[in-house]
Amino acid sequence: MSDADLPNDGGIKLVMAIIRPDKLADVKTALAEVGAPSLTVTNVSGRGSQPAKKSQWRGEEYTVDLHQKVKVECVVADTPAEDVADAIADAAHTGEKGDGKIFILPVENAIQVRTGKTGRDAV
Ligand SMILES: Nc1ncnc2c1ncn2[C@@H]1O[C@H](COP(=O)(O)OP(=O)(O)OP(=O)(O)O)[C@@H](O)[C@H]1O
Repeated sequence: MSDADLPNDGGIKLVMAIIRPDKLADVKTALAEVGAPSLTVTNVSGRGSQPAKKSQWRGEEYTVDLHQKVKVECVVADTPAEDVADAIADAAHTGEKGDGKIFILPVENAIQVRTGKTGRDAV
């Protein structure tokens, strides 16, 4: 079988999604359903086109232009990265500004610490 016949053309991909924190549970469920249950989650703050929020503290107005988001990182080999991204996009969608973004990146290599396996077998 040539690499072109394998998922992700035989490569390893990182699907990195910035989503609303209250969508994390739905995204985790969707990832398990698509066959990519392994993930890393980080609390982050960021800025896209979602408007800044104006707040007040002791009578002074201030602007919060960084919004609380959750970063979900999923490295996949046997599951197509496009399927993973579609699953996240469906689960994280509200239609309002600030729903987030998904990036797909190539991964050079992977190493499973316990077994020493490398490459696709380590994912
Ligand atoms: N180009 C980018 N580079 C890095 N992070 C980004 C980028 N665009 C968006 N983000 C991250 O995604 C979060 C959500 O972005 P947001 O949904 O506002 O993006 P958008 O593309 O402007 O979409 P929308 O119009 O739905 O608001 C941001 O708070 C930021 O953390």
